[in-house]
Amino acid sequence: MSNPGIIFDESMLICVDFKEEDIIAIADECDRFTKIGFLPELEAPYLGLILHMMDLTSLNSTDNRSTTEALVDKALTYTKTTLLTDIKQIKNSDHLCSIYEYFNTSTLTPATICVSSVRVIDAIQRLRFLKQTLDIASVAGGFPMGQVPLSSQIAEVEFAISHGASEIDIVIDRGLVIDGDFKKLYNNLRAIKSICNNGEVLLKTILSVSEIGSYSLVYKTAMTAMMAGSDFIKTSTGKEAQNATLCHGVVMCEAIKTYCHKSGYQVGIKAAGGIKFYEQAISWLVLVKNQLGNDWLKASLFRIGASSLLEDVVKRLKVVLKKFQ
Ligand SMILES: O=C[C@H](O)COP(=O)(O)O
Repeated sequence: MSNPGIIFDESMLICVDFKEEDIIAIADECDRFTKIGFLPELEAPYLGLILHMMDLTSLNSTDNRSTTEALVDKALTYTKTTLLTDIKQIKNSDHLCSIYEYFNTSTLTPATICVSSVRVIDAIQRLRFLKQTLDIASVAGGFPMGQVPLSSQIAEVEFAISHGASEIDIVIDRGLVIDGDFKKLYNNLRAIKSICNNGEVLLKTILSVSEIGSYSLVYKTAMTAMMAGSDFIKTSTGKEAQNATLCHGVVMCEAIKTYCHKSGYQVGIKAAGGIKFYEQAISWLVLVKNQLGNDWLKASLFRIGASSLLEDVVKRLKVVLKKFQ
């Protein structure tokens, strides 16, 4: 269900004084779990979930029609062609059932492909040509800096939706956060939410956490984005000098929990930027599971945005699935 947002309430920005050592302890615990390793019965579905929750991304200045077509083709076929043989070789029928639950043909594609607004049409045309469907997410709002007028942000979001994007990953003007102008940030995001087809188009707001600075500013930005109606809060553009850490994730989860408690709406979390290895993805999954609960372990509430993670997850899955053969 889409988050409709609530009226701006400054008191919702008040947050606890986040203690670095507490946050690090929570994040370290997630990493520790991942390092210890999981039984294959658990690791296989976790990796399957990661595939299913992935926004397979290409956001390069050199992207063009053919690279976008290749991205669509990869999303539709890479996992299937690489893994189906391994799945079919599983001998134990109990395992086969549980594995198929996670690896049926519909979950062998990522949640979306994520591209720039001008590339959405290329992806849609390729899907039409192939007679296939796949959700398309578009970054927008002057990605990655967000230093454009609101009218330009709105025009770009309308452009992406009119070409077929069903999800918008919007960047924010980080200057507003640094200036403490959360009301203006709220109004800007509210204006963008209002053109998301009554919640039919998912709004994912990119916080760029490493540029914002303190944990309390991350919390306030997350809360503002959710009050304005964001369906997801997303860590990073992938273009910042530093990517998001699990510690930033802890603070975002805190904000999501509080918003859910006060408003009754569940908002999703998207980790993105520099996630290239399956261990990193599993650590984020464990964080979300521990902090928000199993409810969040689905594509409607958890995403990992990554340009170079798919191969590593599939490679690891081939190793894990062998244990069932
Ligand atoms: O939204 C997704 C990010 O831009 C992906 O970043 P990445 O290229 O570091 O995986």
